[in-house]
Amino acid sequence: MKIVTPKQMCRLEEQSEKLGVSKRQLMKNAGRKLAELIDSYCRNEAKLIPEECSVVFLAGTGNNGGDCYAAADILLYKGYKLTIIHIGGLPKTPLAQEMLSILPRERITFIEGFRSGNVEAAIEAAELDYMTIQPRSAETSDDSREHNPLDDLLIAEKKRMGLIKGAVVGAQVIVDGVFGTGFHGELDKDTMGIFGIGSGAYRIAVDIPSGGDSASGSISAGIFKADETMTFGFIKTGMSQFPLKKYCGRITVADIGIPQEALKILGGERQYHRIERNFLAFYPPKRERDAHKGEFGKVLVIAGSSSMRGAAAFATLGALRSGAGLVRLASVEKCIDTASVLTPEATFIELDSDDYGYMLYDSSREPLAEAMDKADAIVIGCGMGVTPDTVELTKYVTSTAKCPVIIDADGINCIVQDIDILTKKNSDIIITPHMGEMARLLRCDVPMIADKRFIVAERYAAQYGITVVLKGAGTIVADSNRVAVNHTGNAGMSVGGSGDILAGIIGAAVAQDCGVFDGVCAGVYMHGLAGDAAAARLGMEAMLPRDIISSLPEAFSLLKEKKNNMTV
Ligand SMILES: NC(=O)C1=CN([C@@H]2O[C@H](COP(=O)(O)OP(=O)(O)OC[C@H]3O[C@@H](n4cnc5c(N)ncnc54)[C@H](OP(=O)(O)O)[C@@H]3O)[C@@H](O)[C@H]2O)[C@@H](O)CC1
Ligand SMILES: [K+]
Repeated sequence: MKIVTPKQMCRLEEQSEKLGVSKRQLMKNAGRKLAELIDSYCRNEAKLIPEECSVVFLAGTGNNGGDCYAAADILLYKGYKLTIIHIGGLPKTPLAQEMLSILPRERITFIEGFRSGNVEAAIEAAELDYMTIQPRSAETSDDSREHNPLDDLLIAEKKRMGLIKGAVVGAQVIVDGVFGTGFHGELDKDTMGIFGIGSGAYRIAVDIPSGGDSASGSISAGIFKADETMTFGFIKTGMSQFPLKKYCGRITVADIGIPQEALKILGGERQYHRIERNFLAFYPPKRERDAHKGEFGKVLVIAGSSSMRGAAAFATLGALRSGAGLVRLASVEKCIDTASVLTPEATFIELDSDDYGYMLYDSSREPLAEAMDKADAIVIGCGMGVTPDTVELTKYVTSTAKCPVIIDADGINCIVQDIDILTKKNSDIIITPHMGEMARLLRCDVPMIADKRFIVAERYAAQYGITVVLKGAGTIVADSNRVAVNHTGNAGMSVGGSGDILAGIIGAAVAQDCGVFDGVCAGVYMHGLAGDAAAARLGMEAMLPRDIISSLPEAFSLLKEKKNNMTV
């Protein structure tokens, strides 16, 4: 499924206008879809007739608010009780102003959800008064008090707040049209306060939850928490990332009539996708009845050390359980002893180790050179340790391999030691960092990159001409032209060993001639799908990485069964 950045969305809207579908029409369409959603919720889920349903629109000053007015125009004539609370001011865009102007004012309750300048001044003055004037004596009668016009303003302000609270608390549906793609910075306290009330109602966000950054997925404190988000045209990139994703609830994509032809305007730039089953039509490759093992790719795994034996076994098993025809593990003796019990289907190349159980470089070159020549994909790094020898080994592999190389875990830590590993490459390179490893590569802290995941993955991929798999909830796969986001997987997979399996699965997909970017996407998706199957069977707390491997058969069945079933 295609997703877009907010900037791309703006350009699509502009292009749509040029192709004859005006922004006004787009907003009308957005309003109609929103009204349909609200109507469907009230009738079908809440089982209420419109006359029993109070719908409160929180409408901001931009076009996100305009969508609310367009929806209100439709719902009004169906009989819904409508309240529109203007948040932050009256509409400022001509389109939103137009949509508001056509609403019959007498049939909708309008509330100013913002303080007028006078009230701000009154509150300031009252605070000053409180601080500087002595308290009145108890004997002073009410009548003898001097009438203060500021008091009137404060009483009116209290009343206004009461109206807002009453409307929101009594609503069956609260619609957040405060900010859409135009949001930046932080939410103000008043808006946060309003978002915090009305817990019993169904909460629908228009386009994105207000307070969310639709490009990156970062959020402002007090963001609107939606049960459902109706987004227009396409899912925005930020909605695929945490923490924003958590606040979207169920995501519905509404077609608002942007002409297909408008997409051509994005042709020359980076394309964004969400990895879907139907996106993976090529995966797994078809197996003819007379096929033999040589046709399904040979994966060479260079991994493990005497203190991290499981990592090598997991990567090897991940590749074997994902359809690779032949998998060879090159490692130190102790690691091979363990792996050969766990994965007797693999073949092994024993490499010399140092006194601490890590692979040596010089003596490994010759046996590796022969194995590399035969490989269709190489996985290097899982549990390998970071020593001068493993750094040299990683550099040697990337500079001489003729097939794609997947660099994982300690392989990435080796790059941190020597960036030449990425500059002297001889073939396609895929790196699979989690946020900590990515921060190490960029020599910064995790929080510095946490809300810039797209930018970080895209720029690193473009800078080195590689494919970056930035792991975490909503894993991002980026090369120089494309970005794909994954949505399978769960928190039960956040445990040591899970990443080693992913490296093996990707190795198998790439070795099976699925293409580098597409193969990586397939691997990432399958890894998450197997994790989801394991979590469904065992629960997120109890599942182990080995359960991801044992759930791969189920994941492949699911993939085959439901290839055309799109889920959002
Ligand atoms: N274009 C189209 O054809 C269509 C658009 N559609 C809809 O339009 C939405 C985008 O509309 P939009 O561009 O008007 O931006 P929106 O998010 O409504 O608000 C911007 C306003 O908020 C303000 N503001 C921002 N942050 C703030 C803060 N922290 N605190 C306070 N104020 C803040 C900001 O101020 P400024 O940046 O000017 O300082 C500006 O005044 C989109 O999401 C979709 O719902 C659909 O109808 C389909 C057709
Ligand atoms: K919104």
